[in-house]
Amino acid sequence: MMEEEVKYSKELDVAVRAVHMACYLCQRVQKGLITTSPDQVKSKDDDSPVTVADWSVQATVSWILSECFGSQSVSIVAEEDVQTLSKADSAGLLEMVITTVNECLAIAPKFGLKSPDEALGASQVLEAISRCNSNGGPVGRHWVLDPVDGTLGFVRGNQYAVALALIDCGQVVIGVLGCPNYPMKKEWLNNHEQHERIVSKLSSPGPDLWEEGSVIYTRKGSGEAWVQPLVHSDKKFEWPNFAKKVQVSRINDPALATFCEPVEKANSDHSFTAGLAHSVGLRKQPLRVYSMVKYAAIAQGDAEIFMKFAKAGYKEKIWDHAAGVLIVQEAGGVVTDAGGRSLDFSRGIYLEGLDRGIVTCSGISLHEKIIGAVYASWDSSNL
Ligand SMILES: Nc1ncnc2c1ncn2[C@@H]1O[C@H](COP(=O)(O)OS(=O)(=O)O)[C@@H](OP(=O)(O)O)[C@H]1O
Ligand SMILES: [Mg+2]
Ligand SMILES: [Mg+2]
Ligand SMILES: [Mg+2]
Repeated sequence: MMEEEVKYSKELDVAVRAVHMACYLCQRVQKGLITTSPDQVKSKDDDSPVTVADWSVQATVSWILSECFGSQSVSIVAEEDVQTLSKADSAGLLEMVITTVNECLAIAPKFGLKSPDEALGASQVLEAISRCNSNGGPVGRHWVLDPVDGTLGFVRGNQYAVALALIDCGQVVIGVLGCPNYPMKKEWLNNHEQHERIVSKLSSPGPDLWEEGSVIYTRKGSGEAWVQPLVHSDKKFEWPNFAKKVQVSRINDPALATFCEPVEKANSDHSFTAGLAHSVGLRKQPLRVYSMVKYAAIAQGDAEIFMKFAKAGYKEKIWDHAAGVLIVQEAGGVVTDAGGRSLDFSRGIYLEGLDRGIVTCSGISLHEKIIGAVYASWDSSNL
């Protein structure tokens, strides 16, 4: 097929470039955070952290999407707002965000995108952040952005992701996940000791091994997902970047399967998933990983299962899942709620109607076993 006939090809192209830029931004901020300035981290009303990187990525991606697709017509659903940043005592923080955004936009040409003619000022940066206030929904096109997913992992120097998706008529049609601390499989793995290496790759950062992050992306219906290494400032990889096709694992024996879940108990019920794991015969210790890197790990065949069971009453947000779900599905995996139904991205900022939790598997046979175990054990759980 000719390139211009492929639907969403410009959108995917811009989204991948924007996420590469966002990863570059995050890596710079994360390095600074770890060594110098803990005051760059603020607490939100729900006590979750937000940083200079969250706001800066949101402003940068919003600015790029508006430039490429028109600020009048582009609709963006994203996590952050400008409340904290606009407070009188946040002047220093806002200043850091403005500097970070401008430093990042200055390298846009390296990714084949346009820089602003002049550096953005406070009002333009705030405007770019607050423009992402769409509520999504079933009609039209909406970009969905989690500027930093797994902010806790980010501030702890561990895994995090930049997630960008496009929803069209209620369906996720493009998914892009930037994983700055998740190296490409082929460059990392020898065929021996595979599991141990994956465990250490995902859970214990070591400075030399973490340089290479990756960006993984897909388009609905393509049946393919692709991963690219990040473009480094030392010019090891020049844009245009190469990409490798990824696929889910073929393992369907529970005894050999690896399952991932959130790090924090507060975000997912670890004892409930331990019960499920036991009843379907999973033998390995759970791999606890921050952020949507869990979806990336399933899509690339580094793990077979990802389960998240939040506390009753917590409503999952679309930006925490949209990109990852499509990437796993196109790479050959299965994602549903705990009742076996597909996730519904058409009903605003929440995954309305989600039945209990999310179950992501590399294949249908593992998936059926887990859904069966949820069904069998639900009554005895204490969620
Ligand atoms: N109470 C509660 N229950 C479930 N989920 C919650 C909850 N509070 C927040 N969140 C959302 O979870 C996102 C982080 O998920 P993770 O899988 O990375 O969790 S963990 O940090 O590894 O524990 C996190 O995304 P970010 O805010 O982008 O980091 C939140 O959107
Ligand atoms: Mg998130
Ligand atoms: Mg976030
Ligand atoms: Mg957050």
